[in-house]
Amino acid sequence: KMRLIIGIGGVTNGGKTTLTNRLLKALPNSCVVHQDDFFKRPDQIEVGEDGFRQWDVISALDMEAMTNTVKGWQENPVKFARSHGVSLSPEAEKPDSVHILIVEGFLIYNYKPLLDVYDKCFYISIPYEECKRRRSTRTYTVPDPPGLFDGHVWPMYLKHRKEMDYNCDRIEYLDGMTSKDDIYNAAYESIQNALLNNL
Ligand SMILES: Nc1ncnc2c1ncn2[C@@H]1O[C@H](COP(=O)(O)OP(=O)(O)O)[C@@H](O)[C@H]1O
Ligand SMILES: NC(=O)c1ccc[n+]([C@@H]2O[C@H](COP(=O)(O)O)[C@@H](O)[C@H]2O)c1
Repeated sequence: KMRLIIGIGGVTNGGKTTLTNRLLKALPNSCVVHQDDFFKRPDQIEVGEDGFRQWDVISALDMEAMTNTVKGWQENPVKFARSHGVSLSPEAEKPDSVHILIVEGFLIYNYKPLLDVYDKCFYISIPYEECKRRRSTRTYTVPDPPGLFDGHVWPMYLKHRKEMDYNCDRIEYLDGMTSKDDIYNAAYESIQNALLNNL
Protein backbone atom coordinates (compact mmCIF):
# COMPACT_ATOMS: atom_id res chain seq x y z
CA LYS A 1 0.00 0.00 0.00
CA MET A 2 1.14 3.48 -0.73
CA ARG A 3 1.03 5.77 2.26
CA LEU A 4 1.37 9.51 2.54
CA ILE A 5 1.49 11.54 5.74
CA ILE A 6 0.77 15.23 5.25
CA GLY A 7 1.54 17.81 7.93
CA ILE A 8 -0.65 20.92 8.08
CA GLY A 9 1.05 23.22 10.56
CA GLY A 10 0.76 26.90 11.15
CA VAL A 11 -0.05 29.74 13.43
CA THR A 12 -3.23 29.71 15.51
CA ASN A 13 -6.22 30.68 13.32
CA GLY A 14 -4.10 30.54 10.18
CA GLY A 15 -6.67 28.28 8.49
CA LYS A 16 -5.29 24.79 9.24
CA THR A 17 -8.64 23.20 10.08
CA THR A 18 -10.32 24.81 7.09
CA LEU A 19 -7.68 23.48 4.70
CA THR A 20 -7.61 20.08 6.40
CA ASN A 21 -11.37 19.60 6.06
CA ARG A 22 -11.30 20.45 2.37
CA LEU A 23 -8.43 18.05 1.72
CA LEU A 24 -10.18 15.27 3.66
CA LYS A 25 -13.22 15.67 1.40
CA ALA A 26 -11.13 15.62 -1.77
CA LEU A 27 -8.65 12.84 -0.96
CA PRO A 28 -10.02 9.29 -0.89
CA ASN A 29 -9.07 7.08 2.06
CA SER A 30 -7.82 10.02 4.05
CA CYS A 31 -7.82 10.22 7.83
CA VAL A 32 -6.84 13.01 10.21
CA VAL A 33 -5.09 13.48 13.54
CA HIS A 34 -5.79 16.85 15.21
CA GLN A 35 -3.12 18.00 17.64
CA ASP A 36 -5.81 19.97 19.51
CA ASP A 37 -7.32 16.66 20.63
CA PHE A 38 -4.19 16.01 22.70
CA PHE A 39 -4.28 19.05 24.97
CA LYS A 40 -3.94 18.08 28.62
CA ARG A 41 -6.68 18.99 31.09
CA PRO A 42 -6.71 22.61 32.32
CA ASP A 43 -5.55 21.60 35.83
CA GLN A 44 -2.49 19.93 34.26
CA ILE A 45 -1.46 23.07 32.41
CA GLU A 46 1.37 24.95 34.09
CA VAL A 47 0.84 28.56 35.19
CA GLY A 48 3.77 30.78 34.15
CA GLU A 49 5.45 33.65 35.92
CA ASP A 50 3.28 35.86 33.73
CA GLY A 51 0.21 34.39 35.45
CA PHE A 52 -1.08 32.77 32.25
CA ARG A 53 -1.76 29.08 31.80
CA GLN A 54 0.91 27.97 29.36
CA TRP A 55 -1.26 26.46 26.61
CA ASP A 56 1.06 27.28 23.73
CA VAL A 57 3.97 25.03 24.63
CA ILE A 58 4.65 21.42 23.67
CA SER A 59 4.33 20.24 27.30
CA ALA A 60 0.66 21.34 27.29
CA LEU A 61 0.04 18.45 24.90
CA ASP A 62 0.24 14.70 25.37
CA MET A 63 2.62 14.26 22.46
CA GLU A 64 3.32 10.62 23.28
CA ALA A 65 -0.35 9.79 22.85
CA MET A 66 -0.43 11.76 19.62
CA THR A 67 2.65 9.93 18.29
CA ASN A 68 1.07 6.59 19.18
CA THR A 69 -2.08 7.55 17.29
CA VAL A 70 0.00 8.33 14.19
CA LYS A 71 1.84 5.01 14.62
CA GLY A 72 -1.51 3.23 14.82
CA TRP A 73 -2.42 4.61 11.41
CA GLN A 74 0.99 3.64 9.99
CA GLU A 75 0.57 0.07 11.18
CA ASN A 76 -2.90 -0.38 9.76
CA PRO A 77 -4.58 2.48 7.92
CA VAL A 78 -7.64 0.40 7.05
CA LYS A 79 -8.27 -0.51 10.66
CA PHE A 80 -7.57 3.09 11.71
CA ALA A 81 -10.12 4.41 9.19
CA ARG A 82 -12.76 1.96 10.35
CA SER A 83 -12.27 2.73 14.01
CA HIS A 84 -12.48 6.46 13.27
CA GLY A 85 -15.64 6.17 11.20
CA VAL A 86 -13.96 7.01 7.89
CA SER A 87 -15.59 5.36 4.89
CA LEU A 88 -13.10 3.79 2.53
CA SER A 89 -13.16 3.46 -1.25
CA PRO A 90 -13.85 0.00 -2.68
CA GLU A 91 -10.15 -0.19 -3.62
CA ALA A 92 -8.90 0.58 -0.13
CA GLU A 93 -7.84 -2.96 0.69
CA LYS A 94 -6.05 -3.63 -2.58
CA PRO A 95 -2.25 -3.84 -2.29
CA ASP A 96 -1.65 -0.80 -4.51
CA SER A 97 -4.23 1.47 -2.88
CA VAL A 98 -3.31 4.90 -1.59
CA HIS A 99 -3.84 5.86 2.05
CA ILE A 100 -3.38 9.38 3.34
CA LEU A 101 -3.06 10.73 6.86
CA ILE A 102 -3.29 14.45 7.59
CA VAL A 103 -1.63 15.60 10.81
CA GLU A 104 -2.92 19.07 11.70
CA GLY A 105 -1.85 21.41 14.45
CA PHE A 106 -0.03 24.53 15.63
CA LEU A 107 3.04 22.72 17.03
CA ILE A 108 3.40 19.69 14.79
CA TYR A 109 6.92 20.66 13.68
CA ASN A 110 8.21 21.33 17.18
CA TYR A 111 8.31 17.74 18.39
CA LYS A 112 11.36 15.84 17.17
CA PRO A 113 9.96 12.28 17.23
CA LEU A 114 7.26 13.27 14.72
CA LEU A 115 9.45 15.32 12.36
CA ASP A 116 10.51 12.34 10.28
CA VAL A 117 7.04 10.93 9.71
CA TYR A 118 5.82 13.72 7.42
CA ASP A 119 6.13 13.16 3.69
CA LYS A 120 4.83 16.68 3.10
CA CYS A 121 5.18 19.65 5.43
CA PHE A 122 2.78 22.55 4.87
CA TYR A 123 2.81 25.66 7.02
CA ILE A 124 0.19 28.42 6.99
CA SER A 125 1.06 31.83 8.35
CA ILE A 126 -0.78 35.13 8.74
CA PRO A 127 0.48 38.44 10.15
CA TYR A 128 0.01 39.58 13.73
CA GLU A 129 -2.97 41.92 13.17
CA GLU A 130 -5.04 39.35 11.27
CA CYS A 131 -4.14 36.60 13.71
CA LYS A 132 -5.20 38.71 16.67
CA ARG A 133 -8.44 39.64 14.93
CA ARG A 134 -9.37 36.06 14.02
CA ARG A 135 -8.41 34.76 17.44
CA SER A 136 -10.67 37.31 19.17
CA THR A 137 -13.68 35.76 17.42
CA ARG A 138 -12.84 32.22 18.53
CA THR A 139 -13.82 30.46 21.75
CA TYR A 140 -11.73 27.54 22.99
CA THR A 141 -12.73 24.98 25.63
CA VAL A 142 -10.99 27.37 28.01
CA PRO A 143 -11.65 30.93 26.79
CA ASP A 144 -8.63 33.26 26.43
CA PRO A 145 -8.19 35.52 29.48
CA PRO A 146 -7.57 39.21 28.66
CA GLY A 147 -4.03 39.80 27.41
CA LEU A 148 -3.28 36.16 26.57
CA PHE A 149 -2.68 36.81 22.90
CA ASP A 150 -0.03 39.49 23.36
CA GLY A 151 1.35 38.05 26.58
CA HIS A 152 1.61 34.37 25.64
CA VAL A 153 0.18 33.19 22.31
CA TRP A 154 2.07 35.48 19.91
CA PRO A 155 5.46 35.41 21.73
CA MET A 156 5.30 31.60 21.88
CA TYR A 157 4.41 31.50 18.18
CA LEU A 158 7.49 33.57 17.32
CA LYS A 159 9.71 31.35 19.44
CA HIS A 160 8.38 28.08 17.99
CA ARG A 161 8.48 29.41 14.47
CA LYS A 162 12.21 30.14 14.85
CA GLU A 163 12.76 26.69 16.29
CA MET A 164 10.90 25.14 13.37
CA ASP A 165 12.80 27.08 10.72
CA TYR A 166 15.95 25.74 12.30
CA ASN A 167 14.83 22.09 12.70
CA CYS A 168 12.95 21.48 9.47
CA ASP A 169 14.11 22.42 5.98
CA ARG A 170 11.27 20.82 4.03
CA ILE A 171 8.51 23.27 4.84
CA GLU A 172 6.17 24.41 2.06
CA TYR A 173 4.78 27.78 3.11
CA LEU A 174 1.17 28.74 2.37
CA ASP A 175 0.02 32.34 2.62
CA GLY A 176 -2.97 32.35 4.97
CA MET A 177 -3.99 35.80 3.72
CA THR A 178 -4.95 34.45 0.30
CA SER A 179 -8.40 32.96 -0.26
CA LYS A 180 -9.48 29.57 1.09
CA ASP A 181 -9.70 28.37 -2.51
CA ASP A 182 -6.17 29.53 -3.35
CA ILE A 183 -4.71 27.85 -0.29
CA TYR A 184 -6.56 24.64 -1.02
CA ASN A 185 -5.54 24.62 -4.68
CA ALA A 186 -1.87 25.18 -3.86
CA ALA A 187 -1.82 22.36 -1.31
CA TYR A 188 -3.85 20.00 -3.49
CA GLU A 189 -1.57 20.48 -6.46
CA SER A 190 1.51 19.83 -4.38
CA ILE A 191 -0.03 16.66 -2.94
CA GLN A 192 -1.00 15.39 -6.39
CA ASN A 193 2.59 15.93 -7.53
CA ALA A 194 3.87 13.93 -4.59
CA LEU A 195 1.45 11.11 -5.41
CA LEU A 196 2.47 11.12 -9.07
CA ASN A 197 6.14 11.01 -8.16
CA ASN A 198 5.22 8.07 -5.96
CA LEU A 199 6.61 10.25 -3.42
N1 LIG B 1 -8.01 31.87 3.72
C1 LIG B 1 -8.79 32.42 4.66
N2 LIG B 1 -9.19 33.71 4.54
C2 LIG B 1 -9.97 34.28 5.52
N3 LIG B 1 -10.39 33.64 6.63
C3 LIG B 1 -10.02 32.36 6.81
C4 LIG B 1 -9.20 31.68 5.84
N4 LIG B 1 -8.99 30.43 6.30
C5 LIG B 1 -9.65 30.32 7.47
N5 LIG B 1 -10.27 31.47 7.79
C6 LIG B 1 -11.08 31.76 8.99
O1 LIG B 1 -10.19 31.93 10.08
C7 LIG B 1 -10.72 31.31 11.25
C8 LIG B 1 -9.76 30.24 11.75
O2 LIG B 1 -9.70 29.19 10.77
P1 LIG B 1 -9.30 27.71 11.17
O3 LIG B 1 -9.28 26.88 9.93
O4 LIG B 1 -10.17 27.22 12.29
O5 LIG B 1 -7.80 27.97 11.71
P2 LIG B 1 -6.82 27.06 12.57
O6 LIG B 1 -7.31 25.63 12.49
O7 LIG B 1 -5.48 27.24 11.92
O8 LIG B 1 -6.85 27.61 13.95
C9 LIG B 1 -12.09 30.77 10.87
O9 LIG B 1 -13.05 31.73 11.20
C10 LIG B 1 -11.98 30.60 9.36
O10 LIG B 1 -13.22 30.70 8.72
N1 LIG C 1 -8.41 22.94 22.70
C1 LIG C 1 -8.14 23.36 23.94
O1 LIG C 1 -8.40 22.64 24.90
C2 LIG C 1 -7.51 24.71 24.15
C3 LIG C 1 -7.58 25.31 25.40
C4 LIG C 1 -6.99 26.54 25.56
C5 LIG C 1 -6.31 27.14 24.51
N2 LIG C 1 -6.24 26.54 23.32
C6 LIG C 1 -5.52 27.21 22.22
O2 LIG C 1 -5.53 26.43 21.04
C7 LIG C 1 -4.56 27.02 20.19
C8 LIG C 1 -4.14 26.05 19.10
O3 LIG C 1 -5.23 25.69 18.33
P1 LIG C 1 -5.54 26.41 16.92
O4 LIG C 1 -4.29 26.32 16.11
O5 LIG C 1 -6.66 25.61 16.35
O6 LIG C 1 -5.92 27.82 17.21
C9 LIG C 1 -3.43 27.46 21.09
O7 LIG C 1 -3.02 28.76 20.71
C10 LIG C 1 -4.07 27.44 22.51
O8 LIG C 1 -3.87 28.66 23.19
C11 LIG C 1 -6.85 25.34 23.12
